[in-house]
Amino acid sequence: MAFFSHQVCRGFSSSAVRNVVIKHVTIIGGGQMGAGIAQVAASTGHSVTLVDTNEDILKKAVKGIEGNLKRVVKKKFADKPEAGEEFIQKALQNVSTSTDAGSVVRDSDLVLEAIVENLKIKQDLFGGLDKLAPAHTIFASNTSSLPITDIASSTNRLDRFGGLHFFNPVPVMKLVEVIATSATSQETFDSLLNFSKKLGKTSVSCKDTPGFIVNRLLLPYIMEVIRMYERGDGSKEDIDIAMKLGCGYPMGPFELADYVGLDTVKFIMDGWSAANPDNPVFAQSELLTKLVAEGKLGKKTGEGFYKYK
Ligand SMILES: C[C@H](O)CC(=O)SCCNC(=O)CCNC(=O)[C@H](O)C(C)(C)COP(=O)(O)OP(=O)(O)OC[C@H]1O[C@@H](n2cnc3c(N)ncnc32)[C@H](O)[C@@H]1OP(=O)(O)O
Ligand SMILES: NC(=O)c1ccc[n+]([C@@H]2O[C@H](COP(=O)([O-])OP(=O)(O)OC[C@H]3O[C@@H](n4cnc5c(N)ncnc54)[C@H](O)[C@@H]3O)[C@@H](O)[C@H]2O)c1
Repeated sequence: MAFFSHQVCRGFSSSAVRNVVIKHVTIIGGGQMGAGIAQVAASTGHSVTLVDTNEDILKKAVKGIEGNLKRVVKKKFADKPEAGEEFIQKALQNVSTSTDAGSVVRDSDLVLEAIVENLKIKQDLFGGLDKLAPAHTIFASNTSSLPITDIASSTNRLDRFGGLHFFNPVPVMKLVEVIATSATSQETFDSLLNFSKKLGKTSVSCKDTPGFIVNRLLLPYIMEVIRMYERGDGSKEDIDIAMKLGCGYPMGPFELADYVGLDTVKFIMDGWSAANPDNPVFAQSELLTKLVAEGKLGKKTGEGFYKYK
């Protein structure tokens, strides 16, 4: 249960809202990230509603969650298949789906957005939901690169708005970046930290700076690698092998870019290069632009730098 019941909370001013214990979560966007976050939240006892634009995407997301739960169980319950099956069923029972975010946020302690990396679309979403969600509900974005302050500006709950940046694949990656803007209340920040902890993640606290910690370092690396390949300084296969064996990274940079999604990589870099046109670190890549224009978005579409079919 939330710290305050929804009915009580609705009539309260924001200043009366204290630490919200997050139990009911609405996750908007059932793609790679939203489905992964839903899986982890549901397996740690939260009730989750996953929202996307159509039923087919939601069906695919739930099927993916079921498949990935089986991978978790194989390891976690290796000698106890019955307990493993129970774990899967319990987690799945905690997940429901909807194509109507407006109707489901009324029961949410947290609305976490993982939709396309586009400021206007995220602002429109949160601006609309702000009028429908109870006063105590915390809003958070999983954005990779957009200022949380700008996304939150479409709402009237600046004190109850923060960033929760997960990493792909969510069930495996142990980190969550928790982002507070200058307006995020301490209570909201603490609730987001506690939620991350309940999911079994390690959190780091981030300022609302572009790319927070990880992506501000990771994206320039990926872009420099693409430029290196464009210059003909190495094949993508050799560059990937070099970074895996030379640095001990689990994936080479081209494999990783395909895994993240080339559209997401491009959305991030488009925003940063527009804001910093003179900074060569954020310069555009012709090859990346071409692949995205061709719909070669990486693993999720079957082809990016590499082919996956
Ligand atoms: C851009 C954004 O804003 C920020 C980002 O997210 S940046 C991206 C960050 N992510 C990374 O850097 C990922 C780097 N890659 C990796 O860590 C690894 O390659 C990987 C975990 C993805 C896959 O590992 P790999 O050993 O190649 O494959 P695989 O054997 O299939 O998986 C390893 C384990 O993870 C499990 N696993 C992988 N994906 C999973 C999923 N989606 N759900 C549950 N379990 C999963 C597997 O079952 C396996 O478990 P086991 O060790 O018990 O057998
Ligand atoms: N891919 C990554 O490695 C990664 C890691 C961390 C954060 N992120 C961020 O997470 C967000 C989602 O990334 P992803 O990789 O899951 O993308 P994705 O393309 O796999 O999924 C996005 C989903 O959002 C849905 N969607 C779009 N607009 C919507 C709307 N208005 N209402 C409901 N659903 C909507 C789409 O139908 C799609 O299913 C982005 O902001 C991205 O920057 C991505």
